[in-house]
Formats: sequence, structure tokens, C-alpha cells
Amino acid sequence: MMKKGEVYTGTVERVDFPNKGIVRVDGQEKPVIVKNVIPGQKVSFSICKSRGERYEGRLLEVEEKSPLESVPACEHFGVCGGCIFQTMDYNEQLKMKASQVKKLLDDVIRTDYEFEGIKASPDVTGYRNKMEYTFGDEFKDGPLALGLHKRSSMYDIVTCDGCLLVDEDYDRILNCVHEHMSRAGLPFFHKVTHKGYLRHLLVRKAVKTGDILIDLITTTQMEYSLDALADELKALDLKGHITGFLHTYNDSVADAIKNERTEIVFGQDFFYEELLGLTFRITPFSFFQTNSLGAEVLYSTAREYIGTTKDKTVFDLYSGTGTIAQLMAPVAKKVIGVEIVEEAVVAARENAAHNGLTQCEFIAGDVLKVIDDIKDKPDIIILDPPRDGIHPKALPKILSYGVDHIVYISCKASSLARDLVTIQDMGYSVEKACCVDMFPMTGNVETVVLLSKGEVDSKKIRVEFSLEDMDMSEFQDGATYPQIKEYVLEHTGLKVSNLYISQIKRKCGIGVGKNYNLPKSEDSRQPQCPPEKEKAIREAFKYFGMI
Ligand SMILES: C[S@@+](CC[C@H](N)C(=O)[O-])C[C@H]1O[C@@H](n2cnc3c(N)ncnc32)[C@H](O)[C@@H]1O
Repeated sequence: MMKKGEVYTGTVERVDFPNKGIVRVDGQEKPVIVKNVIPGQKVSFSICKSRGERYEGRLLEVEEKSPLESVPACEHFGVCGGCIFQTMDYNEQLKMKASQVKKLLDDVIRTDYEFEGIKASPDVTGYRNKMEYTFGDEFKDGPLALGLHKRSSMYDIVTCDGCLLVDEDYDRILNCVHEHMSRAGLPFFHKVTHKGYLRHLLVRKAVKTGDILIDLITTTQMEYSLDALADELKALDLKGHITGFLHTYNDSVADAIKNERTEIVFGQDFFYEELLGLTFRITPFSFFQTNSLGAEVLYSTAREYIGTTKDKTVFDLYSGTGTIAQLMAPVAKKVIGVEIVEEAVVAARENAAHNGLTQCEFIAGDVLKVIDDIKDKPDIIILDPPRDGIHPKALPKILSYGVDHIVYISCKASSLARDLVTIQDMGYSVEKACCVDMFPMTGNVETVVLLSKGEVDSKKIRVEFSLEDMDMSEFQDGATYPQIKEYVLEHTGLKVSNLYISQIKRKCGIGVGKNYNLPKSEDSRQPQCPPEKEKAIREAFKYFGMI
């Protein structure tokens, strides 16, 4: 029995998706989950959680390197939380990701299916077309840093110049803004006190066109003219060209980059990228795949999985700037995209017009609500939801169309595996699946799955699985505690407990087990959910349609 705080040494047996090292300790029956490790390393760690069958440890030191490891190419490796698998040979990274995803899929897929392996990213370095840098402290008391979060740190930032994930234009822009703001002595927004001005720097650069869009995100707590910084940016010697420099205001408490109001400092608030022969207009806050060349591989794979679309109506749900819809449109009867971010929908419509595509329609709104109002019926559905997967109440609605084929594209295989359980329950089986590596050096990977409806015909499915007849009891609370925790962590970086979630559920009038997490007696004290966590939990409730 291992206890919290105790230190052990063990060998990394494997890494499960996306960053869960499974470490074996001699003489111990249960493995320990440790993050940021590579298979074959000997590592020391301290136990930070011991809950029944499951142990979790915090990495202290790599005592012996893995045979799969080489010398890190980036000076910030080990400090920066960015690319944890940088020292692993790229072919080994691909093998690891493919086996992680296959394991997750094998655990839930109930029929024979073909796992077609993994496709590599065309570029292994400099592949990103977007970076979101954060302002903060390099150490506890400064100096000002602008870059990525340090490993396992919510607060400390490393100024990640020379980052291998982007090209040198990003460095020049990062250094220019960092030096300017350091000289100006402006305070960064502090996540605990919620005081300060500088929050994020968003840089997007199109690989094909060389267009660059820069957005500085600040609070409204100060006024500061960005004219001098604009001149310094204009004077930079860049390979690409800056099409716009923007200033976005965001006073929200959450750490996520948000757009409350954006002003153009110079240029325009969009840029163009090209994919598979089509042109896409991209705005700062609309979703666009971060690896442009990798996206071409991903979309070609999806197109191959979808097969012939001639005379068919295709639904592209979670359509972003309408990339997939427009790639399908030339050979389909009609394509309908649904996307929640309005500016992405506006861009999708403009993109379709620009690309001369008339058979595309884009609807702004939440898939959960919008599909009730769409008059057309799909023949094929493409799903490309965000990392959390598909809302548990939206999935049965989507499946009740009973289309013959669904292609599900997922950037988080564990959410996909969860959704596949419901999808199979509703009569679909997985025909084939494969991975596309869009994120070399990190633990993330895209997965594409082709699903086919079983022998049951579509009418029968619509009747058997109509929402009225379904047992929705498992969904009645909208989302499980782990789903809410995961959502909050992903969107705000905050960790919340079951206790806090149940407290906010009670405040919102959502059913909680009668005595669940209530104090044992009237005078016993319980920690109360702090306001920023309450806000984050309420956001998650909203997302899952619980309030
Ligand atoms: C992984 S992206 C895929 C975008 C697009 N298919 C692409 O490849 O560029 C997921 C998209 O879903 C959108 N989204 C998130 N929640 C949504 C919802 N409830 N309803 C509709 N769209 C949503 C996001 O804004 C984002 O654009």
C-alpha cells in the first residue's frame, strides 16, 4: 500500500492517451499514473493521490533516460509545458499515439473494425499556424514573461522564444511585444487578484499565404496607446506580412482567451489561408485547424471515409469556418454546416461565396438546439465536435436521423470513445478508424471514424430511438461530475471538487442526491466554493444545458 507523500522509483511501462504514464514499481501490485514521462524511463515521483485502486504520482526526476529519447532541440524543454514528447523519435511518437487510440477504441467498439494506423504530419516542426501566448511572471516575483505555462504550473510562464512548433516570425513578434511591454512596465493580469492589464498575445500565420494576424488581449483596467508598438511591429523583418494588428478587451476571470470587444489598431481583422485548393478567410476567434498542412491530410482522410456524396445532402455539424463543408460541396447536392461561433459562420458564408460554392448553407447556433429547426434531412453526417465531444443530449438527436454513414472526427480520443458507446447503442457499428497526427511533439492526435448503420433500416431507427422513447435518466443531470471537472479544467485551468459542484448544483436548483456532500452535522464546517470556481462551474452547467 503506497501512501500520499511517499517517494518511489519506477519504470514507465507505457503512456496512455494523452499524457498518462503508467509506472511500475518493483514489489507493488498497482501501477502509478505519472504525467510528462516517456516509455522506458526510470523515474522518481511522490504519490499525490491514493484512492482505492488508483494511485497518482508527481514526477520528481528522470533518473535514467529511455532508449527512445534523444537530446532536446529546444532550450526550454523540461521547463515549458508545451511539447512533452519532443525528445522522443517521431516514428516512436506516432507508434505510441496509434496504440493509445487503438486501446481506447478497442475497449468500447463491439464489432470487428479496421484500424488503419496513423498518418504523419507533413511537417514535424514549425507546423502551427497559431500561438496563444500568456503574460505572467517568469518566477514568483517577475520578471515579466510572455509565452507558455511552465510544466504543471498554473501561474509561472516561460518566454518560449525559439519554440519549435512555430516558425521564426512568431519569435520576432513575441520578442518585440515582450520587450516593448517590459520597457513600458505594464502589469500583467494576475489570476488570483484579478488585477492587471496584459493578458494574452494571439499570433496567427497562414502557411500558404504568409498572412499574419496579431491580437493583443488586455483588460480594461488601464488605458495605453498601442501606436508605438504598432510601429515596432511594422518595422520587423518578417518572412510573412502582417495583415492586421488588433486589440481585444477581456475582463472575464477565466484564463481562456475570450473576445469581449476587438478594435483594429492597423490593417484588417482577418486573413486568408488555403487548403486543398480552396481559400478560407479566418478571423481571430473562429476555429481553424492549427496545422494547415496536417489539416489537408485530415480532410482528405475524412473525404475518403465519407465516399461518394453525389446527389446527397451532407450535414457538417460543428463546422467552424466551414472547411469540411466546402470541401464536400463541389460533389454534393447540398451541404449544411452548423457552428456556434457567429463570426465563424459569417466567415464560412463569405468563404463559400469566394470559392464559388452555391450549394452550402451555414447556420449559426448550438447543434443541440438548431437541428430541431432544420427542414432538410441529411444522407450523411460529419461530426467534428470540440474536445469535450458531443453534448449528451445532442447526440441522440443527431443519431435519430438514422443516416447510413457518419464520419466522426475527434481531437480527443477519450471523448470519442465515450460517444461511441451511445452511437453503438443506437444501432451503428464502426467500420474503420485511423489517426492523423496534427500535433507532433505533444500528446494530442486526431482520430477519424467511419460508422455505418446496422441492418435496421432508417425508418425503424427513427422510431425506435426517437427521443420520447429513450431512457434519458442517465442524461437528466446533463453531465457527470468528471465531465464537469474536465470541462472546467480545460476552459479555465481550475480544478473543482465534487463538493463544489454539488454546492453549485444546489444553488442552481439542480437535483443532487438528498444527502450528497452535505455536512455531517449542523456545526461541522465545510469549505465553500470560491467565486471564480463557482463562475467556472456555472459556465460548465450552461455548456451542458443544465441551466
Ligand atoms: C474541432 S472544431 C471543428 C471545426 C471545423 N470542422 C474545422 O475542421 O475547422 C469544433 C467546432 O465546434 C464549434 N462548437 C462548439 N460547441 C458547439 C455547439 N454546441 N454547437 C455548434 N458548434 C459548436 C466550435 O466553435 C468549433 O468551431
